[in-house]
Amino acid sequence: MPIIATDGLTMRFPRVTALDALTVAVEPGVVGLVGANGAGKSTLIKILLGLLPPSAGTASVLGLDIAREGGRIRERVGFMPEYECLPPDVSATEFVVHMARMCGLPSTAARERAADTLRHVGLYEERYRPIGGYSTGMRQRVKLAQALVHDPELVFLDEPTNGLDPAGRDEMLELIRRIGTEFGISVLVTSHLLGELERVCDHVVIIDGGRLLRSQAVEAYTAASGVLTVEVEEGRDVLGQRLHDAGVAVRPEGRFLLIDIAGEDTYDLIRDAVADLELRLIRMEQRRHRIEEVFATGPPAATGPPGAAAPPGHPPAEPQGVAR
Ligand SMILES: Nc1ncnc2c1ncn2[C@@H]1O[C@H](COP(=O)(O)OP(=O)(O)OP(=O)(O)O)[C@@H](O)[C@H]1O
Repeated sequence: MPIIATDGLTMRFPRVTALDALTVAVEPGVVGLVGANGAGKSTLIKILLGLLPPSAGTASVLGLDIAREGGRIRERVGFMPEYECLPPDVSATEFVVHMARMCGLPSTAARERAADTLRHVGLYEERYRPIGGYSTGMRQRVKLAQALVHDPELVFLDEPTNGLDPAGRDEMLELIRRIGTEFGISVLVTSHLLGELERVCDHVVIIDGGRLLRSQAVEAYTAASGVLTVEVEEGRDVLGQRLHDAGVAVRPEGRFLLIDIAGEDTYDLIRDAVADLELRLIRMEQRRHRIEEVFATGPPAATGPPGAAAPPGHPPAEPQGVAR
């Protein structure tokens, strides 16, 4: 059963159509919802929580109808909002216990769950300090803890990496991955940065101007391309020239050569040229698409191999395994 399914979902505000006939369904797992600022991500979350009635269309969350069963959806779904919503003068423990009580947990269970959740998000040591003295990263973790405290089946995380420095971003992404894998909770996480979602999501939905651009498993976005990345210790240009003379389509990129695969022969030609020139081969691997390339090209359909959608001359990507 899909965790989220929408059909013709539309949200018209007086001046803007935030969602435009959005039809999409996603299965359990860690799902990324990507779009530029104003694409309609937060609006979609509010509608899915049953907090905002759509102008048209229908949707269900965990099989529950958003129009009739909003209360039951909110019992089973956690929500980490994008905006700052924390009281500065209470501790993380007090706040998260309070949120657990609001969800209906008895006092002792609320205290135990709050302590567990704060430990999971890495705030156990600081849990008695007032939130007002916390860093942005710590405040994001408090918001995450309150979303998890009632043991939901699914959490909506709205821009959880916003405002974080690179290290804080990595830690938050790792936490999100663990929510999906170790705790078995499905996640819908929004971001305007495609690259970071590639690392933690099973599936990515891309929207633009309230419309669906793509909805696919991450592997489908990052499918192997018809290009080889070749790196030699020294002699990149000599090798490039030799391959060019042999009729191979080759172009330099940074310290690599990118080579169009014309068949099995291409691999042999490269190996032979490297041996003849007495070079040291560091890598020869099929380049994979980066998920950003798909967003840059923006095809209207939700299916089909991403390679087919990429126009010639799209920005070349680094091979997988290279630090980003
Ligand atoms: N209550 C509202 N009244 C009028 N317009 C709204 C309202 N809420 C959102 N919008 C508009 O709807 C569009 C989508 O907004 P939304 O907040 O859903 O986008 P988003 O993808 O979450 O972007 P961001 O990351 O910047 O929040 C924007 O043009 C926004 O200005």
